[in-house]
Amino acid sequence: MNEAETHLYQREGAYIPRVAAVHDLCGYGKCSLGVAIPVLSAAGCDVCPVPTGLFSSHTAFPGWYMHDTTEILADYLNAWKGIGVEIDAVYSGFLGAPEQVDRIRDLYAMYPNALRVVDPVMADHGKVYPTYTPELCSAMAELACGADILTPNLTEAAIILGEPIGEDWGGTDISDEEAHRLVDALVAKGAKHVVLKGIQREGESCIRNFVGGKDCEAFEAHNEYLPYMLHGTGDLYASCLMAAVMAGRSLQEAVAFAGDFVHDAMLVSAEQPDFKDRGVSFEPLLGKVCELL
Ligand SMILES: Nc1ncnc2c1ncn2[C@@H]1O[C@H](COP(=O)(O)OP(=O)(O)O)[C@@H](O)[C@H]1O
Ligand SMILES: Cc1ncc(COP(=O)(O)O)c(C=O)c1O
Repeated sequence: MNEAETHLYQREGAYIPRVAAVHDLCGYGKCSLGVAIPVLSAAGCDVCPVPTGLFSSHTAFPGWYMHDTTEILADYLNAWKGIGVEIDAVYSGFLGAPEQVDRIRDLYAMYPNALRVVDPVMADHGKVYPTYTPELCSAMAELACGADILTPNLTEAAIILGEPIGEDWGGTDISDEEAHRLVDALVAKGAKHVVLKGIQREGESCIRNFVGGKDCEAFEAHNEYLPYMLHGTGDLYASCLMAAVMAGRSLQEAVAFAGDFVHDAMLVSAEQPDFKDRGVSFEPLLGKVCELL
């Protein structure tokens, strides 16, 4: 083991860790729980879903239907308390309402030793997602500051830090110094480790992910940039990162694994019909996740 690498979860023998996955469920368009459940299961985790909403499809399709589950979540989690469910990690992503952040805090209180992984899904390329109100963005920003591992893209990092987005957003072409500044600023706000996603420099044909944080050697991994975008790749990235961490890999290894896996899944996706709409396809690659163990 490289001393400079950061391990946040020690996998013990045959033990199957249990992960509470707090994400939405999408009927069509692979993303969120549809990604987290298979990926983490392939990494030998027992995934316990906490659905934040039920969607007919991801929100890039016109005419999606959403059922907000906020009302049921307190009873849902209380019932877990009643039967003594044990949880080793809380992994949250897409949320439906600011009150859902309170339910995630309830989970933190119920499982104070669980690893806290926050994918602060809110926005991309300078734009906030259509279901995210300003109240939900500020609640998500607060949650982000309590994460053991925080995985923002650059727009989400700006929102959490209260820096401008929209017309004034700086884009994905950021220097190493700027990546360090953003990570340091997020750590100063309370996040322990930060994986900054999707750095793309002008004139380069690669996409970079950068990790840094508390007692963590800064590390950057890069992959070939593919000239299309798919929905669900952010969820797939965070789920693969989490899968590798829960398999006992270092954060640095996890950052590299997740970038490689998403790249390969994007190639698999491009061979499918309607590939730009269907969400990311990765099913034939799940064996690579099993190999983490
Ligand atoms: N076009 C692409 N080519 C190669 N890798 C990509 C591409 N788009 C996304 N990825 C990989 O997936 C990660 C997550 O990206 P993205 O889906 O844009 O996240 P988010 O939805 O959170 O903004 C990136 O940091 C990168 O590793
Ligand atoms: C309902 C829903 N969940 C999750 C996501 C997150 O997708 P991504 O992984 O591309 O950030 C989206 C984005 O379209 C969505 O519409």
